[in-house]
Amino acid sequence: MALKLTSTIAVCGGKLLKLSHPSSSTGTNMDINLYLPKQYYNSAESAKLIPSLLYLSGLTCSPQNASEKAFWQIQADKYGFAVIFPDTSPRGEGVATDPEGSWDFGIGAGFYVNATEQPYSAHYNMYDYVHKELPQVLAEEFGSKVDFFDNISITGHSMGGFGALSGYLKNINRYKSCSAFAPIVNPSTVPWGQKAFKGYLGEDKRIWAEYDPSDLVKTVTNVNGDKILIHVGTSDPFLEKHLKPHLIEDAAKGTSWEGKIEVNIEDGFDHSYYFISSFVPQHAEFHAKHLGLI
Ligand SMILES: N[C@@H](CCC(=O)N[C@@H](CSC=O)C(=O)NCC(=O)O)C(=O)O
Repeated sequence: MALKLTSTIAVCGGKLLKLSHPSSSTGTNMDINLYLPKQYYNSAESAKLIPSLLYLSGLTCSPQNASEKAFWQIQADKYGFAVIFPDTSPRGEGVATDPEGSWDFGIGAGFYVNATEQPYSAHYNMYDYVHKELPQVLAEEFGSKVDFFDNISITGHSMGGFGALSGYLKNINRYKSCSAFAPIVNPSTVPWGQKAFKGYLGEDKRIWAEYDPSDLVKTVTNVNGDKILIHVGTSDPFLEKHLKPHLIEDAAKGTSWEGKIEVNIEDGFDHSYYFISSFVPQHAEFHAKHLGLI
C-alpha cells in the first residue's frame, strides 16, 4: 500500500490514524491525519459508506494542529463522518521555501494552488494534491467503508479557509458543502494572498482569478442555491488586513451567490483554535445535513 501508518491514537469513540505516503503531486512524502469515527469500527463492510470532511489548515500548520485543537472528533462521532487533515505544503530536502524566512509563504504555506513559478513549481502542487491525489490514495486503503469522492464536504481555516472556498467553487459539483473559519476571501487584494499568488503563480492576475473565491463567485453558478457558512471573530488580529470577509459578500452581489454566503462576525473571538473549536459544532451540523446524516 502507498500509505504508511505511523501511529494509531484512540480519540473519543474512534481512532486518529497518522499516515504518510510518497506523493506524485508534490514529489515529496506527505503526512496526513485521518479520523475514523466510531461508526467506522461498528459498521459492517457492506453498510452505507461513511461520508468524509476535508479540513484544510492555515499558515504554519501541520496535520497535528487541528487534530489536537479543533475538537472535530466528538462531532464526527456524533454524526458519523470521517475527517481528513492533510498537510499545508510539501516539506523536506530540496523543497524551496520563503527567501525572506517568513512563515506566510513556502513550507507550511502552500496555499492549496498549483505553482507555475520556479523554484516552487517543482513541489508546490497542493491543489492537485488535496483535490485529486489525496482522495485517491485514501480510497485505496479505506474506500470500502469511507466515501472520499461522492459524499464529501470541505472546510478550513484562514489560508485553509481560502483553500476550502476556492476548491469548492472550482469543483462545484464535487463537495456537498463548504464552510470556513476566518478565511482569506479575496487573496488577490490582500498582502498574504498577493505574496503567495505572486510567488507561486507569477504576475498574471487572470491566473490568480482562477483561484480567488471573490472572483470565482462571479463565474461559477450556484445552481442548487447552496449556502456557504463562514465565521470570523472581531478580535482576530488579521481581520482588517488579510481576511476582510465583507469582500466576498460584495463580490457575490448580483450573482447566484448573493445572500447565500452567511458571514457570522463573532464578538470577541480571535484567530486561534479557541475560536475554531467554539464554532466547530455549528460547522459540523451544517456539513452533517448536507452529507445526509441528519
Ligand atoms: N506562527 C505565527 C502565527 C501564525 C498563525 O496564526 N497561524 C494560524 C493560521 S494563520 C492563516 O492561515 C494557525 O492556525 N496557527 C496554528 C495554531 O495552532 O494556532 C506566529 O508565530 O505569529
